[in-house]
Amino acid sequence: MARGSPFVPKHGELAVVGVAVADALISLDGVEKVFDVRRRVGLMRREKRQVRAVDGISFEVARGEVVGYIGPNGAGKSTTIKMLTGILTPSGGRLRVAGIDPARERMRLAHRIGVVFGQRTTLWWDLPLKDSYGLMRRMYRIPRARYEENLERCVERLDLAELLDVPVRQLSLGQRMRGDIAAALLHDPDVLYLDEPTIGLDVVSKAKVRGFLRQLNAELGTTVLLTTHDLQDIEQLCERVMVIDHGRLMYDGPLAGLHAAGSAGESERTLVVDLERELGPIEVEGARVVKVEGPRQWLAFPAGASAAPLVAAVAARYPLSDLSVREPDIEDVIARMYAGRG
Ligand SMILES: Nc1ncnc2c1ncn2[C@@H]1O[C@H](COP(=O)(O)OP(=O)(O)OP(=O)(O)O)[C@@H](O)[C@H]1O
Repeated sequence: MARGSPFVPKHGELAVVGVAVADALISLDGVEKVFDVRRRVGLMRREKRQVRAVDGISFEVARGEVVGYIGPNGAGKSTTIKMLTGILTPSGGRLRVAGIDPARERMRLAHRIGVVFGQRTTLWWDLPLKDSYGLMRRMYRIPRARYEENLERCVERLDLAELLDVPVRQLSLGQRMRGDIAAALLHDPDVLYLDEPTIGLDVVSKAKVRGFLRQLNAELGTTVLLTTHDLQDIEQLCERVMVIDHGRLMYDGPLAGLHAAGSAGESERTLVVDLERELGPIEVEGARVVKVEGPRQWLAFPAGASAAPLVAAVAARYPLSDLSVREPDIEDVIARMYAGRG
């Protein structure tokens, strides 16, 4: 698919269409969402205020793309996703998903989209997983053969066979998330919205979810729009990333370009060191202490470098009780992006 160069508006500049795509499955043109909020001021008075959660956003997503939609807390990501599902009606602008106006034809759209919210489940809490799926089949009127085929694929690829008879309340977070992803796909949606699909998952579950999504996109061409705070989700899944802040589109292009936009240097990883006792900032070549809190110290080092020699050097010189490596997250990248511009 041919796409133009990444769009990076300057601070405060209005976001116009960043990347023109052929065969757009999702298209937004100047979409806005304004919430009226009432706040109590003093004992008796209430103040009315408007929050511009989404402030004139335009973009297009082509069929088959996997796009990361990222930004700091409160940037407007969930509000955008809710408008794309028809849960919220835009205050202005034009929005289409598979040619459908979501707010007007929410039920028709429901057959074309799948939605997974990492923080909430769409499954029935007290029912075994397979009963939830049976209910979905009836709700979406999925033909039996298609349902069986889709269920079998999801059960096999998401490792759900052992879990089908387990009530959802007894599933671990990672198992529940895999169960939710399968539920969102039983009716063959064209587009899958994922809101923080790996939040709180362990490393193995994250890898399983990411592997499944890659395969789904490669084999069925399902379009995926993904919000996440985990940079590895983006790195491993998305060719394209959009950054939203204060309701505006700040960047639309490849992840590599985002790193370049935050040109304050290479990404850094963090070695979190738990010492046996409190010490002043420790000294190790190739890393610098960026934070000290009691016996815990945080050391930043280039993301491209191996952590092994660093770990060895710290262990040889200091009394250690634990160590872990933290990957750079979306907030770090975005912070550098702003720093680069400033
Ligand atoms: N129903 C609502 N009523 C009033 N304000 C709202 C409502 N929903 C969201 N907002 C406000 O709109 C802004 C954008 O919120 P939104 O939930 O879309 O952000 P987000 O990017 O998804 O954040 P997070 O990463 O924390 O989930 C925030 O200032 C939020 O407080």
